[in-house]
Amino acid sequence: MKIALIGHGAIAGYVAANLPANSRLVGAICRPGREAAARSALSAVPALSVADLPERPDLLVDCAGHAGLRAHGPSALTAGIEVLSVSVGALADTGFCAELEAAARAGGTRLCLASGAFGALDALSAAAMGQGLAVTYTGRKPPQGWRGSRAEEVLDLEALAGPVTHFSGTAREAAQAYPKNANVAAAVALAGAGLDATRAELIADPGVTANIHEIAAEGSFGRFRFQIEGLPLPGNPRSSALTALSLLAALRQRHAAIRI
Ligand SMILES: NC(=O)C1=CN([C@@H]2O[C@H](COP(=O)(O)OP(=O)(O)OC[C@H]3O[C@@H](n4cnc5c(N)ncnc54)[C@H](O)[C@@H]3O)[C@@H](O)[C@H]2O)C=CC1
Ligand SMILES: O=C([O-])CC(=O)C(=O)O
Repeated sequence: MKIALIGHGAIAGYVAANLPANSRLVGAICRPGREAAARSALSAVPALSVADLPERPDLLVDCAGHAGLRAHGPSALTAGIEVLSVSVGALADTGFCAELEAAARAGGTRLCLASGAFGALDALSAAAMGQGLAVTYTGRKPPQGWRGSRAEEVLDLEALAGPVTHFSGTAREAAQAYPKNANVAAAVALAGAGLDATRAELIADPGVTANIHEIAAEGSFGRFRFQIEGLPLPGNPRSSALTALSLLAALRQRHAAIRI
């Protein structure tokens, strides 16, 4: 399987270093001027677009975040190249979501969304087939996990004495306001009750060292709670290691004769 990546950061680095044996990296799409950085981070041929890749990939894996999916997702899909993405929150923009869907249909392929830093999405999808599903998502990270996010505009991350909720609203609002931190909120919402009906709370907590994601779901199926304490990737305290592992799991599943 020929794989190309978008991005050369913490998630891309982990994926590139741990590709399954049946896969080969054909290139990595980066921003203009970042070619040398991409080459040295991934030992991959850098490219500025899907068309610029040295070989046509079977799968384009977006590890770059919302901007990367925006820039390269539609062209890959239109060209019939399947895309696997961690940038789930980008679909909170209804216009962009429609563009991706139209591109996938035009190319006869699909966009797959990684389960990312969270899980239990299968149970949420099943629960959504019943009635009255209500879901609340809470994302809790140590202060350094919120650096570079809108949290910095409302609180002094260095001076927190205890946990502070810096966002409360819908999953759609969270995904759009926190593109680097609330992809899990979007994934939970897309799998379950929807982007506008899923409640999201984001908390900076100096008392934790892990990225803690939790949902409480209730409906005609019954109820469940699910929590993950995810350790961050060494290269980026914002991103949980499970995100990179979820991409590797999706690669393995892609050719499995029996899928779970
Ligand atoms: N679905 C999920 O559960 C999760 C999703 N994420 C998403 O993954 C993104 C990447 O995470 P990390 O690897 O930790 O971040 P990072 O900051 O280490 O790496 C991001 C990489 O993407 C590149 N990039 C940015 N814009 C680009 C563009 N337009 N074209 C090509 N490359 C571009 C950067 O140069 C950098 O190499 C996050 O910003 C977040 O949106 C992160 C964690 C969990
Ligand atoms: O990696 C994490 O823990 C979650 C995250 O950043 C996101 O949801 O975008």
